[in-house]
Amino acid sequence: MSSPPVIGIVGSAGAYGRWLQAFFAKRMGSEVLGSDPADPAGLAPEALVERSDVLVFSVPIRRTAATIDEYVRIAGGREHRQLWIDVTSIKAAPVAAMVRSRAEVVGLHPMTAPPAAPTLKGRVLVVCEVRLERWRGWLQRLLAALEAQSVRSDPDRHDRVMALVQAMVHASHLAQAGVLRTHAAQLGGLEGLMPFRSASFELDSAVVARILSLNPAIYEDIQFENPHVPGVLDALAGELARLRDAVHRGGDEARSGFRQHFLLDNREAFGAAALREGNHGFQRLGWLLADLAEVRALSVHLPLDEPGALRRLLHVFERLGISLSSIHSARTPEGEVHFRIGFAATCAPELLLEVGAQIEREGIGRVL
Ligand SMILES: NC(=O)c1ccc[n+]([C@@H]2O[C@H](COP(=O)([O-])OP(=O)(O)OC[C@H]3O[C@@H](n4cnc5c(N)ncnc54)[C@H](O)[C@@H]3O)[C@@H](O)[C@H]2O)c1
Ligand SMILES: O=C(O)C(=O)C[C@]1(C(=O)O)C=C[C@@H](O)C=C1
Repeated sequence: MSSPPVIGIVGSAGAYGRWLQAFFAKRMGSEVLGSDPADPAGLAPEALVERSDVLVFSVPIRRTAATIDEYVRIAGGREHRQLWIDVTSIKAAPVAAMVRSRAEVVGLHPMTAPPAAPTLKGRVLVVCEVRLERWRGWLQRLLAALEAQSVRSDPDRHDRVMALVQAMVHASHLAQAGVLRTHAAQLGGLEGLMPFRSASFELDSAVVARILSLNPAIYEDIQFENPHVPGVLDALAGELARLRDAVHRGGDEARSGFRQHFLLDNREAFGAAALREGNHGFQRLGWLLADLAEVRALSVHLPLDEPGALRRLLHVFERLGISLSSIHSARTPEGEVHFRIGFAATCAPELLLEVGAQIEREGIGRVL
């Protein structure tokens, strides 16, 4: 294919629709069109089908299959030259609907909310290749540009996996939110508990806050639209009931049952390698939380993303005799690298002001 294909996004005003629009325009050099009742610049579905080479469905989960069916009807066979993609959090129903068209078909599922970054670097992308011929090369270029860690699946396996990876995780955290709402109230609420936090509590509270901050329709549909979820919720409730019953019963027998089932059997089922890896991952997150808790910190953007830029920045601290206790970098949606540098609490605030002034005066970076 000589020039980049025209991309048509169905759901162009939504969170992922907007992210995909920027991605396809900036990273794939494509013209991007959209259709969405909430997008004033959007086209009618008929015009979108007529003018696009690739259609990307990014609409609410509960509406996706019906929306695709509607596009199959509107396209009326013209789609045989097109590639149809969806980014829905469940895969079986949307992919089955796309297969009812004559288009080539790939189901995708980014395992993240639309990131602040311009690509999916460091994130997982599930790829269900269903019907692919002429578009295979372009799909490879798309996956390379997305920079995600791609994992291949068929739609049914995807939905079974997501009943565990998403529905179970969301359900257990929403249950925690409910318990906190009732039981933490007399202890000062979450605010009253936080000074007593463990790293586990801090991480779990962050997950609860994340779920409650994002689009509620997604969390609802992940529970209600995947046929594999009820069985997983039964199993989750069953495990919790078993634990609750043992604790209510108390005594040696209940304790030994607890140790065997919840600790020893689960430990064996996880396996030594998974325990080692998971425990190490937890420790790394613990270090990160400790670094982020440092009250003395500076964030700096280095405009010259080139070898030696960081050394020049660090030289300012060396000159002023300041020891760093942590350094982390992150990339903004615009691609800017920001360094967050932490210092011991004993480091005088005036000294940090002086560091900031020198960094800016010498044109090394911008203090944020
Ligand atoms: N946001 C996430 O965290 C996330 C992560 C991975 C995958 N996804 C998937 O992305 C898809 C979109 O999610 P979102 O977060 O962008 O939701 P959203 O609610 O922000 O956007 C959906 C958009 O679809 C539009 N829409 C509804 N019906 C339409 C139709 N018939 N034609 C055109 N537009 C229509 C709505 O007006 C809205 O602007 C979902 O399938 C979701 O599962 C979302
Ligand atoms: O908060 C995030 O960034 C997410 O990972 C969101 C999350 C999830 O919780 O699993 C939610 C829905 C999407 O299908 C993908 C990922």
